[in-house]
Amino acid sequence: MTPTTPTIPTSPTRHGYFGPEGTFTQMALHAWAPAAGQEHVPLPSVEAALNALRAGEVDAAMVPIENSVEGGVSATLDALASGDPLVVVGEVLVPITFVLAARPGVPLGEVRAVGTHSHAWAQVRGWMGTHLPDAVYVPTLSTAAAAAGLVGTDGEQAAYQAAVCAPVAARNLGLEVLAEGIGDNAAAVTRFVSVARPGQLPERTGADKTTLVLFQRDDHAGGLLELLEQFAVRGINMSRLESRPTKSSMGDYCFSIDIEGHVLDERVGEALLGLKRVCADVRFLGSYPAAHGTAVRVTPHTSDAAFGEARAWLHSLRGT
Ligand SMILES: O=C(O)C(=O)Cc1ccccc1
Repeated sequence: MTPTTPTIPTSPTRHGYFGPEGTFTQMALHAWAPAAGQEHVPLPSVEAALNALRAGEVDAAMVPIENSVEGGVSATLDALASGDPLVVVGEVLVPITFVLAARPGVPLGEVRAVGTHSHAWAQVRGWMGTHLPDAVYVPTLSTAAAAAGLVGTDGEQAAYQAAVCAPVAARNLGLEVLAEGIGDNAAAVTRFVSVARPGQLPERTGADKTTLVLFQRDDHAGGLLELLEQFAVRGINMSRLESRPTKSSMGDYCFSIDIEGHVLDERVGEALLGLKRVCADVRFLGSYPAAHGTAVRVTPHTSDAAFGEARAWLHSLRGT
């Protein structure tokens, strides 16, 4: 699978990304925004990238949001669900392949600790269990930071002898690849999103997604059903649903949701009106072209035309 490149709604001049150079997020940014003259700005974490965007230091930020093996990227979901509002303006899917890299001359037998990002570690556990069952895991900010830690220690020893990273990170730093294709799932894909400050709404393409965070009014029987029926009765398919703690009190959760469709679609607009009535808060995190590019299937009675006809009928009854 090769990365998919949807249309770019704007061409920000400074596009931040979860770096440093050699992260999977940088690969996503290369696939997403090949615009000439654009500056790519590495930032050391998801939080740093989104804070730089909120502070106006960059015009957009590329961050991972979902992995086909590990699920949602909590750092991104939480940073988007709170703080100054941001919107997703596009998504890109990147196939993920991991290598185990070390300084030249260090054999596999000398590896007692392995550095990498937590999401990468979760995806190579099976390989590690078979080949390095006693290796200690050392968490690093990113896979590329783990690789850089092996060479950038000014003569000091890193806390680990090998890193799990992208092949490009190992190559850039002159590291030796001890093993390749070490991911437990060869078909692993990560979804990355380009995020901007509010005010940008990518055009409707017919193959769009909308991302929302829903906060319930109170905890009651059928509460989640009440939210989901807003989509069901309007023929809206959901492509992701996750609950995340709001962090305000124990047991208090919000729902991070992706639906098929654009806020300019009548059925999505109507669902948002319904949600606004029943939820304590609705955070709109953007409508943007889906990376797969396949048109959303719309049943005849939930098309824009059907909503328009129904509204015209109501107006005629009211004499408005
Ligand atoms: O650390 C990286 O390289 C990232 O871009 C985050 C990440 C880590 C593991 C899988 C996908 C993305």
